Amino acid sequence: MQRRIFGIETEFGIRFAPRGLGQLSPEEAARVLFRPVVAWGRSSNVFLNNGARLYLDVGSHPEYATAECASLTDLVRQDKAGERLFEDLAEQAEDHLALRGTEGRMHLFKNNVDSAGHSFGSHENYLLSRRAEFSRLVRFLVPFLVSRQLVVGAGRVHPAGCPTAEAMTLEGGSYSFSQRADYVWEAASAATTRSRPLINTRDEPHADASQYRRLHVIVGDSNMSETTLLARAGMTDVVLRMIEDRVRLPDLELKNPGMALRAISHDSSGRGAVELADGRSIGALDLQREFLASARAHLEKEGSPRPEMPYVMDLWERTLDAVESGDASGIDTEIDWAIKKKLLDGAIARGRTDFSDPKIAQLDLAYHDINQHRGLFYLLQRKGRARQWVQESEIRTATEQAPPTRAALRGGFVDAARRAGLDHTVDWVHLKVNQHPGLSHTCQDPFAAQDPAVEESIRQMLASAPSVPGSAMPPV
Ligand SMILES: Nc1ncnc2c1ncn2[C@@H]1O[C@H](COP(=O)(O)OP(=O)(O)OP(=O)(O)O)[C@@H](O)[C@H]1O
Ligand SMILES: [Mg+2]
Repeated sequence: MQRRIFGIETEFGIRFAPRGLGQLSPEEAARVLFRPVVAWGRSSNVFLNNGARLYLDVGSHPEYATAECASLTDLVRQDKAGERLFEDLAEQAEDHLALRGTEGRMHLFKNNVDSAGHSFGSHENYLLSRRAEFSRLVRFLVPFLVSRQLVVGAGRVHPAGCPTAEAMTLEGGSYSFSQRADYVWEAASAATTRSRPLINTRDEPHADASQYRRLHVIVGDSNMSETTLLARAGMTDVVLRMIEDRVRLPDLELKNPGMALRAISHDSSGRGAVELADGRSIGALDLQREFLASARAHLEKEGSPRPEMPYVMDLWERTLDAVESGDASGIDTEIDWAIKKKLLDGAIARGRTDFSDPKIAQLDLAYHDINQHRGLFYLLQRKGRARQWVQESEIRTATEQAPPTRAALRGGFVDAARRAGLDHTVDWVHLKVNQHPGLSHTCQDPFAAQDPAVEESIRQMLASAPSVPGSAMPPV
């Protein structure tokens, strides 16, 4: 499929650090964070004017699911917009608590492991053609997903060393490519909690099921770096395209994907061998080189409609070269694990310490703090040590404006219904004004940014709206 819809769901870690007394559990902190959302949308599960979904499930991981994006750059904009919305909400939560006598800082972390060792996700959604045979797709995709962490992992400090039994290093601590790798156990499953798969096979296309399928990849790390996120979705897009186009790919089925994922994450050389189902073994770098070479050949032959692709392919290759040579200087402003490792290596050298030092683990966490004044990723970005792909103004625009897909219809609909004071219920496919069946619509085509019937409903609602402008977002 040449065209594709992309979406990313990010769960955030939350911690309130009071200046004095007034400790809040993560659940309590999350509830304070969502107060303006609930006041605005009368629910902790709302769709916004930019087409995205803000969501607080039971538990303590606020979630932002981007609107459907048809371009990689839109995906970066919309993903970063989610950070900015939560940053604004965190500031409001601090103000709310301070007015009630509890001063402190509301930290939101875009990472994947909390201090108790629980993992939370960053889920990627890719629209697929229903024609692609799903079991074949999974078979070819899994080895790619297992090894792509060399390029797009977010990096993680292990103060007690590598947690896998065979390679336990008790002294000095260690650093792995991925945050999520230690928590994922099998290739594909319909359950996301118990069995911990790389791919969730639940079949919910959020689109015309006779034409499309939605691939739900749940193995990835959240990315702070815009360019790493771009590479993550771009590389996966081209590999999916090859599988959909039935390109002959080498058979690299892994004997045990979960074990391979962990082994690769903890092997900075990229050379340690993992076992294939047919009895051969192969290193992670070689696995990735196979996919890179096939992708290059395919793009040379077929071309790509994506302007980002030359950069994605170049970054993919440079990152594999960096792992191979052990010299990350060519990628350490563009790839999360390398940007963060440079920061940590500097702190380790200055403090004459190592990865077992709790201060280094603290720096790891602070890298993922989404507050632009306090988070270490943003400090590095200001110093030019983390490359930007989009302008801050584009991200701000994306907090209010949907990308040109079905999300634009949803955004316009939600905005108009709110302005008109009409009770409405919305999901990825359905737009409904409660008690007004004539104003309800089903949008099965995720690419369609226009629909005369929806636009007519929006006009009608706006015509009946009082002239006071509604607020697009939970008030910021
Ligand atoms: N047809 C589609 N193809 C690909 N992605 C889609 C499609 N429709 C919606 N999406 C994206 O899928 C994501 C859905 O997020 P959501 O959190 O609602 O996931 P879910 O898996 O349906 O539900 P939950 O997280 O509640 O289990 C969003 O990022 C959205 O943009
Ligand atoms: Mg979700």
